[in-house]
This record gives sequence, C-alpha cells and structure tokens, in this order.
Amino acid sequence: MIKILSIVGASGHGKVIADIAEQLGFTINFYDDAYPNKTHIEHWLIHGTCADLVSLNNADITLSHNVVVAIGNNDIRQQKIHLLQQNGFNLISLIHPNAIVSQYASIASGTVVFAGAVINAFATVGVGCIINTAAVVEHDCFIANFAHICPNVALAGGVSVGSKSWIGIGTQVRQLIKIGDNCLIGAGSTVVKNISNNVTAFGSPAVTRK
Ligand SMILES: CC(=O)SCCNC(=O)CCNC(=O)[C@H](O)C(C)(C)COP(=O)(O)OP(=O)(O)OC[C@H]1O[C@@H](n2cnc3c(N)ncnc32)[C@H](O)[C@@H]1OP(=O)(O)O
Repeated sequence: MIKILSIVGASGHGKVIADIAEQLGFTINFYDDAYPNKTHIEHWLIHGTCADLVSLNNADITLSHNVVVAIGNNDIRQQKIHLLQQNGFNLISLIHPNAIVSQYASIASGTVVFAGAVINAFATVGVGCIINTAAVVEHDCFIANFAHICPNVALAGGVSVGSKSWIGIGTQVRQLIKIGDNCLIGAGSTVVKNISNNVTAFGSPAVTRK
C-alpha cells in the first residue's frame, strides 16, 4: 500500500523532513502558502497552499491524510497544526532511522526527530516539536508543545523547555534547569540558571537580553 504524506512548508526544513519521510517509505506531497508563485522545491512538486490541502480533506471525509508541518517558526507551526487537526488530518511524528529514542521516552504527534538525535529514557516531547540534528535530550527532560531544539543542543537530565521556546544551535543546558514558554536561547549558549517566560537570553553563562 502506498503511504502518502503531505508536508506543509516547502523550505530547507521541509526538505530534511521529506528525506526522512522517504526513508520511512512515504511518498511526498508538498503544500506551501507561496503557491502558485512557487511550484517546486528541488525535484518535489508543490500541490497547493495549506488551504488547498484543507479543502481536499473536507471533500473526501473517508480519507485521513497523513500530515506533518515543516515550518521552523514555532507560532506559525502551531497555527497550521491546529488548523489541520481541526479539519481531521492525521498528524504524524517522524523519527529518522538513525536517531536514538529510548523505549521509555514519549514523543507526541507532529514532532520530528532528525538524524543523530538522542532522546533518553523517560524524556517527554510534546506536540509539534522539532528535535533537530544531533540534539541530545537527556533522561527525564520535558519539552513542551511546539518547542524547537536546534542542532547539537545538549539538554542535561531533567531539563524542562516551555511551549514554543527555541533553543539555539549548540546550546548546552545544566541539569534540572527550567526554561519558560516563548523563550529564545541564542546559539552556543550555556544555560545554568532558570529562564522565565518570554525571554531572549544568550552567552556563556546565558544572560537575559534587556
Ligand atoms: C538547521 C538550522 O539552521 S536551525 C537554526 C539554528 N539557528 C540558531 O540557533 C540561531 C539562534 N539565534 C541567535 O543566536 C541570534 O544571534 C539571537 C536571536 C540570539 C540574536 O539575534 P539578533 O537579535 O539579530 O542580534 P544581533 O545579531 O544583532 O546581535 C546583537 C548583539 O548580541 C550578540 N549576540 C547575538 N547572538 C549571540 C549569541 N548567540 N551569543 C553571544 N552573543 C550574541 C552580537 O554579537 C551582538 O553584540 P554587539 O551588540 O556587541 O555587536
């Protein structure tokens, strides 16, 4: 049986997701709101906008489309995921065959886990998250919905990352630290103190930007 996956977001991030999905046996249909100005991404066709995809599902309620949202912006990814869920789509998660995910970790729908990532025992990852290339999410971490853990981030045991927070590339976070919702942690930071909601912080040690 052919497994079809609709990917919303024809971007660099979308290409990585398409590559993973093909390795997992899916045939890809891209959708992007830049359509019809943009009709291709690499060799993949873009079939329409996100609204076009929604009307497709509404036209045939016997179909349950598999979908993943490949948009790096956490707010927009959340909006698109909510729209697709409200319209009956089957939001799936994708885990690269060379990622390592503990049998005791939990990964919610709409989350993507890229090559080389490690998610250790009793870590919990919410809906619509990105666990990017070679990120390490140690035991007992909690990653809330729509967060993005960038490439080469290392979260030590029991770290908590709030909803829609973005942990920049190469950042390391000390064990048991709590990072709030809607935070942005700059590239290459070292987080050694809790970070409250809605904050941009960076540096080693990371300090809040005034
Ligand atoms: C697969 C992928 O590509 S995933 C994407 C990965 N990308 C990332 O992780 C990027 C994360 N973003 C950053 O780190 C950004 O630099 C931000 C968001 C922290 C700040 O960006 P901006 O608001 O544009 O700040 P800007 O670049 O103007 O820098 C302002 C000052 O902060 C400093 N600064 C910016 N980022 C950092 C950082 N990560 N660490 C230390 N200092 C920094 C700059 O040197 C500059 O200092 P100055 O005023 O003394 O010259």
